Amino acid sequence: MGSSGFSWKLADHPKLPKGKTVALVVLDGWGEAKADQYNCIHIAETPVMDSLKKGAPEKWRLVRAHGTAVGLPTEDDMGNSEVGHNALGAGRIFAQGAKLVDLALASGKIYDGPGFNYIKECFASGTLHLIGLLSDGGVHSRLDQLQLLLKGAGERGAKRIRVHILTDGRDVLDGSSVGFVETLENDLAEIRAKGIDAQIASGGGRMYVTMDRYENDWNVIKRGWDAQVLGEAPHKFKSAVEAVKALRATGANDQYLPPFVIVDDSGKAVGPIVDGDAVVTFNFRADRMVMIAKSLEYADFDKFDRVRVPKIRYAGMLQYDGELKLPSNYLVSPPEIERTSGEYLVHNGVRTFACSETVKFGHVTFFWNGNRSGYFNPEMEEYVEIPSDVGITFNVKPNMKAIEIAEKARDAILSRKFDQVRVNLPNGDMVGHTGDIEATIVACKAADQAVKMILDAIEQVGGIFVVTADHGNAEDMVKRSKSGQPLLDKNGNIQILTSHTLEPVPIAIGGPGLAPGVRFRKDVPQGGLANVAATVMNLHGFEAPSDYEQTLIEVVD
Ligand SMILES: O=C(O)[C@H](O)COP(=O)(O)O
Ligand SMILES: [Mn+2]
Ligand SMILES: [Mn+2]
Repeated sequence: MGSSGFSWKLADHPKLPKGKTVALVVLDGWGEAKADQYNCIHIAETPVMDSLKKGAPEKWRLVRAHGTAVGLPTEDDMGNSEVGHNALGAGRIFAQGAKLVDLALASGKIYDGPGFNYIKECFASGTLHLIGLLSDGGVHSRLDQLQLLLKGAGERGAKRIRVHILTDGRDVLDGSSVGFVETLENDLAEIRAKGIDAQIASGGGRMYVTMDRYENDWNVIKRGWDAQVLGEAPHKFKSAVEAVKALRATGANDQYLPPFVIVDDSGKAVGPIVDGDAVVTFNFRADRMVMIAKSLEYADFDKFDRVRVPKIRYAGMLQYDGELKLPSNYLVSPPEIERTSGEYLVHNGVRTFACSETVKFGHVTFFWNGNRSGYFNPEMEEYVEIPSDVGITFNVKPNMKAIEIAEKARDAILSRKFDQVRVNLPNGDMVGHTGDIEATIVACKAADQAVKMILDAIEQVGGIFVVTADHGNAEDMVKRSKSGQPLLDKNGNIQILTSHTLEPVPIAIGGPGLAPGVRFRKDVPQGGLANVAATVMNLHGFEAPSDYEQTLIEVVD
């Protein structure tokens, strides 16, 4: 025990043994919803997940994965991978970025902090650039926060503002980009009426421009850099509304709009980033901002040719990576997610293996560990990343790398070198986001097959499994009325839901190593993802720290 009285040592669980291999499977985007034709999990052949459900209520139950259960501002906020994996790994509910930014804007404290003061230095002679996702999805950013920030910056001396938009269609309906751009244009017109030179300068679809993650494809960041910093893009328009409408008319959807720049009457880009400017990336969520943050902040950078590296003052809405301290300047302090279950378990001798493919690799490592990259103890941990397919939308290959992930997990389990083998299976989520129902059904089947491989390996070593999910997605692919009826668009077609949902997610426990008498308690009906960490610690033979959310299991004699 240190001088502060803190100790990493976990108490022994009074009834549960140590030394069992525990497989922890997170099905990304796998919620529980009404069984109809838009529920791809229901339609797909998923015999393994179906059989686990038969273990209810003792070995299968639902947990909350959205809203306040995962630290989001309201119960209308759907879950997402960041908050879901943070809760799963940390065992407690932290007020998340969305909420912290809301509070900082409402109190005005955002303008008193070191981050805002740092960028403010540029307001007298430079331009303030705001780069981020333009929607009200609430997963990575929110339009109302951008609106408040624009107003606040204008009131505090910003004279020239350029907004570099990324269209969404993934956390919100495809096609909604036009309305968001129109709203922003109206706001900017009001700001201009106050004598501030404010305009949209560039744009592009989030999946094609800027918002890549986990270094899957640096070309995505480069496209953004060229448009935002260099003022160069294959498409040039006089207005952003015109740009989005014209590019959509070519068949591109909101997620994949090609990059464009806004030009003046002489054809010159209206807002490249130059020496003396300030830049803010206004997304609060971390994963898809780390790469652009590196490109804007690092002097030593070899991921693509930046051509021109302006001397700017750059701040993130939040600090996106606590370990890398990236970016160095930020407007709002991120939640301090410390003492995660991963760190505790490593300190208590639990050897851990974690694996996913690139697009979700950081979910079971970085997010799981409280937005911290790297190992706690490389002697005790091994993290394996399987390269994702690059340059395709995942409906083209809906099996993704599920089987490869399961093979790695199987080998790790059978090697008996690890006590915890943790994976994320991305299919339901990544294919669900494409809005392609047929492909999502295939994706769900693939994920189920991967679960089977992992459960079979657990069977062989006498281990324990925990199968759960981080939030819903594939279980509902249609936008619905309040009464649950599918909504039609003006042409009479159903409105495809590409986003996550508000649904709860399943959690199942089992395996030959599960001590007799272990079952889900009945007195945690509101249990959520944050209750899973204590549960897993118990299955490793430990009591959870007293400030963790309570365990979901009990042992009856
Ligand atoms: O970033 C994304 O892909 C979506 O906005 C949210 O999906 P995720 O939370 O499952 O990553
Ligand atoms: Mn997810
Ligand atoms: Mn998702």
